[in-house]
Amino acid sequence: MAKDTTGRLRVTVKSAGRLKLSSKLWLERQLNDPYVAQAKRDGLRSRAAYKLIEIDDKYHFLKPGIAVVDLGAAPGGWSQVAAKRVGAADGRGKVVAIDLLEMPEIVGVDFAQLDFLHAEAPAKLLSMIGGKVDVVLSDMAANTTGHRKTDQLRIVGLVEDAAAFACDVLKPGGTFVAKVFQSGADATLVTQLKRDFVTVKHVKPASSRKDSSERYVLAMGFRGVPTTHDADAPMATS
Ligand SMILES: C[S@@+](CC[C@H](N)C(=O)[O-])C[C@H]1O[C@@H](n2cnc3c(N)ncnc32)[C@H](O)[C@@H]1O
Repeated sequence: MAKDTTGRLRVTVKSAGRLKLSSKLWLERQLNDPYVAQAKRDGLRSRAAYKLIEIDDKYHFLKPGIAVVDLGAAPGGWSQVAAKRVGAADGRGKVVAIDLLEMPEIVGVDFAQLDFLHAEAPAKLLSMIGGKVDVVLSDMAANTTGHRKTDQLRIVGLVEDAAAFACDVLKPGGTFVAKVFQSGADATLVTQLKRDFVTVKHVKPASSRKDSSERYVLAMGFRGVPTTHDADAPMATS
C-alpha cells in the first residue's frame, strides 16, 4: 500500500492486482475514511455507529434505563452505542437486536439472527422484548437488484414494515429512527408517521457519506395508537 501526495493511503495496482474494481474502490474508500479509522480507535464495530451518535447527541432519545430495539444490527455499531447509552450491560436498560447476519456478542444486547420480513419475526421479536419499548432503530438496507423501481419499492417497503412494527411496540412518547433513501418514494411513509408521531423529520448526519442518498427519518413523540399485537406487558429489564 502507498501514500498519495495528500498523505492518504492508496491501493496500488500491485497491492490490489487481484481485487475486482468494485472491491478496489471499496477498499480505497475504507482506507481513506476518517470514520473507519475513528471506529477502530474507539472500539466500535462500524463507522455507522457515528451516525447514531450524531443523531442522538442532537435529539437525546437514548436515555439510561430505557428499552431499545435495533433492526438490522450487524456488525453491531448501533447496538454498542445504544447499549452504552441505556446502560444495558448492568441491566438498567435493555437492547434487543436482530439481523439476517450473525453478530458477535455485545454485553447487554439480546441478539437473534432473524429476517425481519419473515412471517414469524414480529412474534419472535415481541417475545424477546417482553413488553413495550422506548426506541425502535432500523438501519436495515434491503439488498438491491439493480432495477431502480424494484429497489425503491423494496427499500420503502422495508421501512414501512419497520414503522408499522414500531407503532405496535412503542410506548407513548417513543422514538423511531430508520434509514431511508432520498427518492421521493417515502412520501406515504412520512404522511403516516406524521399521523402517529408528534414530530417527523429527515436527518443527514455528517458521518453519512455525502455522495450517498442515504438519510434517516426521525419520528419522535409516538402518540400511542392502538396496537395489533399484544405488547402491553411491562418491560423486562433483567
Ligand atoms: C448498514 S447495515 C447495519 C449497520 C449497523 N447499524 C451497525 O452500526 O453496525 C444493514 C444491515 O441490515 C441487515 N438487514 C437487511 N435486511 C434485513 C432484514 N430483512 N432482516 C434483518 N436484517 C436485515 C443487513 O444484514 C445488514 O447487516
